[in-house]
Amino acid sequence: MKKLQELLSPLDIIKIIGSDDKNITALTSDSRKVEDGTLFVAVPGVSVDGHRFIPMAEEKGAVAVVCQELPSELSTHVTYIVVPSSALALGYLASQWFDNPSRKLKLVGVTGTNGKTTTATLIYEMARLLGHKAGLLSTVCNYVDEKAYPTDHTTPDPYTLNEMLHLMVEAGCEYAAMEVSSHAADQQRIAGLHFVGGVFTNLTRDHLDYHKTFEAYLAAKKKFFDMLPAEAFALTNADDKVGEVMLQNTRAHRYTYSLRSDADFRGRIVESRLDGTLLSLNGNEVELLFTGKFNAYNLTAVYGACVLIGWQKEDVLREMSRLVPVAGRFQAFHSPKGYTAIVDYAHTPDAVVNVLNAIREVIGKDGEIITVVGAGGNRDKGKRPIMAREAAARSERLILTSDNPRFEEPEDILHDMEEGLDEEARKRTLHITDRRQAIRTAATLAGKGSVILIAGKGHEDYQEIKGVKHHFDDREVIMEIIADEK
Ligand SMILES: CC(=O)N[C@H]1[C@@H](OP(=O)(O)OP(=O)(O)OC[C@H]2O[C@@H](n3ccc(=O)[nH]c3=O)[C@H](O)[C@@H]2O)O[C@H](CO)[C@@H](O)[C@@H]1O[C@H](C)C(=O)N[C@@H](C)C(=O)N[C@H](CCC(=O)O)C(=O)O
Ligand SMILES: Nc1ncnc2c1ncn2[C@@H]1O[C@H](COP(=O)(O)OP(=O)(O)OP(=O)(O)O)[C@@H](O)[C@H]1O
Ligand SMILES: N[C@H](CCC[C@H](N)C(=O)O)C(=O)O
Ligand SMILES: [Mg+2]
Repeated sequence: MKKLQELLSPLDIIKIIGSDDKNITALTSDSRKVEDGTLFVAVPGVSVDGHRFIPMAEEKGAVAVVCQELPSELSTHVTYIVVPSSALALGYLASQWFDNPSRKLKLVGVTGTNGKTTTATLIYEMARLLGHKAGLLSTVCNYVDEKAYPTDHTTPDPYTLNEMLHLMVEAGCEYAAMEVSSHAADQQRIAGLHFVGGVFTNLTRDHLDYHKTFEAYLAAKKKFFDMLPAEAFALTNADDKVGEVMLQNTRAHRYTYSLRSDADFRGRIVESRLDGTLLSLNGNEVELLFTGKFNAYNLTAVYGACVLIGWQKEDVLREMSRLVPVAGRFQAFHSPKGYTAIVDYAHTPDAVVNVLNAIREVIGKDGEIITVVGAGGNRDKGKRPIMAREAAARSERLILTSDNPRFEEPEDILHDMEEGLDEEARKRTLHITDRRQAIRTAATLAGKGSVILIAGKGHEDYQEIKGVKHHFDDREVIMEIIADEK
């Protein structure tokens, strides 16, 4: 239970109607969860406007309502708090509700199109390797110290987010790493959080279904750096076109990392293999269990973030070799037939390019790459033909297949992808909607030394079809196929 007055203290308030001397027993922005004594926050959403549900919330026992516009009928039992932005207010309220857990942790946020999960997870892992208790909020899984909590968002809603941070504080965690998605920044899910640092990975095309333009997408990501406090660090990728723009207006201390030029944290690939990389970090050579230039970027960012957090350079460098890849990110499986299958979460054109370049660098121009890839339904359609074109340009053979079709017809998605292929590429392309069958076919075609890339679903253990998640796991499928070959 909390006093309404106390909850409202950090808010920018236009006006209050009614008493703020009340006890509040629950906080929610979902009218369906309202019970007696609740503070209901009416948030204009993407599909509906939460203001519509104010009457329902009142009927169910809400004693206070935070809104941008007053409802036409006011109840005398309810206190109305009018604010400029309910979404922003919800962030601050959720922080207050859980006693500002982000201020009791050293919280680092990671944003960018690709590499967020990898970077955030490795910062969390590094904290643990160095003997600290830590938490993680990521696309794959949330962790409070070593306890796993399932997640279905990259960045949860403000209530869940602060609840998780609160659990971390309760468990004695000192550090936390989290992904900041562009949706989350745009919808103010991170409002009110206190970060000790922010990391930018890169910006390429994704989520234009939601943000509409690349500029709006960039603005959403930049918002995160704009909110960092002056004592925080902001670490950006100097090699990315917009790396500098991200930090343009931040108050935080600015740092850079790069694989190409002089930077605060300078990475250089010394040797690249399918099972690892020898990376030089500010002149110190480190053996890594990660493959590809894109991972050299991630690990350079991780190194920078860890040093900026305040850990000793020598300790960080020593432990980097013990970091292991994140589930479904460049995960390799070796067949007795002599081919290697790589399951990777590449689901954007840029990620597809990077992963295929990483494989090509290692196996050389004469090696054979067979790529199995699809694209998600009800998501950015514009990326589909580009993903197919880039995959075809970097693979000897391409098998287009279904990803998570959601509410679209898989055939339509594959058709959109095929639009990106010219005649020559089409000749090397198969179209097998059934994902299991597509992977099987790739395994049949593969010979000694071939590499099969199974892209797009990584750690996902389901295929989402018309609102139902059916069990499906690329890693399980390839392991079964390989077991049959023995
Ligand atoms: C498009 C989008 O991002 N939607 C998110 C958004 O929901 P919304 O704005 O659509 O909510 P809404 O349904 O319009 O409802 C508006 C308000 O009315 C309330 N409501 C609604 C119905 C009702 O009966 N009563 C009621 O009070 C809702 O609780 C809400 O407060 O706010 C919700 C709460 O934070 C999110 O759960 C929801 O995520 C949806 C499920 C989603 O799929 N989001 C994806 C696209 C997403 O966020 N992805 C990113 C990562 C992407 C990536 O980089 O890979 C992520 O961070 O996970
Ligand atoms: N630094 C990087 N640059 C480009 N591509 C990358 C980078 N790191 C990872 N990738 C590719 O992107 C895929 C997703 O990586 P990761 O899960 O770390 O990113 P993410 O930003 O968390 O993605 P999401 O937004 O879906 O949560 C990987 O499987 C790999 O193919
Ligand atoms: N978090 C991302 C992941 C997409 C992964 C891909 N498998 C798909 O379903 O499109 C999204 O929701 O856009
Ligand atoms: Mg992620």
